[in-house]
Amino acid sequence: MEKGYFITGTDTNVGKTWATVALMRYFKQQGKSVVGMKPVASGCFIEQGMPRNLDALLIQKNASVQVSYDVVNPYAYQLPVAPHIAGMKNPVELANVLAKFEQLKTLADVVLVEGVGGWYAPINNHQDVSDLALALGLPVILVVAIKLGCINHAKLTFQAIVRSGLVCAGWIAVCTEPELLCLDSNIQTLNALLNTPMLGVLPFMESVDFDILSTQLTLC
Ligand SMILES: Nc1ncnc2c1ncn2[C@@H]1O[C@H](COP(=O)(O)OP(=O)(O)OP(=O)(O)O)[C@@H](O)[C@H]1O
Ligand SMILES: C[C@H](N)[C@H](N)CCCCCC(=O)O
Ligand SMILES: [Mg+2]
Repeated sequence: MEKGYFITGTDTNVGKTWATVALMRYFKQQGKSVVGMKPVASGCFIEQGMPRNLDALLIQKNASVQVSYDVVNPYAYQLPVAPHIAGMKNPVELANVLAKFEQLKTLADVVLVEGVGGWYAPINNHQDVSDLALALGLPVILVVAIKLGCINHAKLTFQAIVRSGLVCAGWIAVCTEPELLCLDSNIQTLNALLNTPMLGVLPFMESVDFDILSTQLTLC
């Protein structure tokens, strides 16, 4: 692995997966091989008796090489609730996640890891997403869904990332709503408040095209 990033967001449902897949396409267009991971997922359907999560499947599908599902997503919980509740019977063990991550690192130039929920979402009864990111030791990309309330959430999350001792490599604006009053001013405000580069603005897409989204991203 040359590069790896941990993708977090201001909340659940803010565009982390879409941004992660757009980043995977971006790196592929740069001639890099990419794999991804969604170590902890809650909200799964059952396929041939096994729990499967849509984020993890999308990340698996967009990898440059074939990776088995349990490496991409070692913790797949059926209930769409906080992981420490959904995973009560099989709680997340970071050592297991790290072992899978080590496997992925040998497979590609770039490894992207999507978190679950926001920065302090619990992953088990004593650890949260920040502990997961810290254990992986990756620079963090912050995804912000541009909507009313996002300035507060983005500032809080950015401060928390920095306080965790990790580098924030940049932030991505995702337009998850078809129309937002004063979109540009919101983005300008976030840019002024977040002391990290903006990596791109992903436009609202009624029907997603990850290649189009990837053209909106720039990472040094
Ligand atoms: N660029 C976009 N244009 C339109 N809708 C979008 C865009 N990005 C995200 N969305 C909408 O927001 C939803 C949530 O996006 P996404 O699944 O990437 O969020 P998430 O932060 O990964 O959520 P989770 O916490 O469940 O992992 C998508 O299903 C889609 O409906
Ligand atoms: C079900 C959802 N889409 C995510 N997989 C889980 C989000 C957990 C959020 C926990 C919390 O912070 O309250
Ligand atoms: Mg997701």
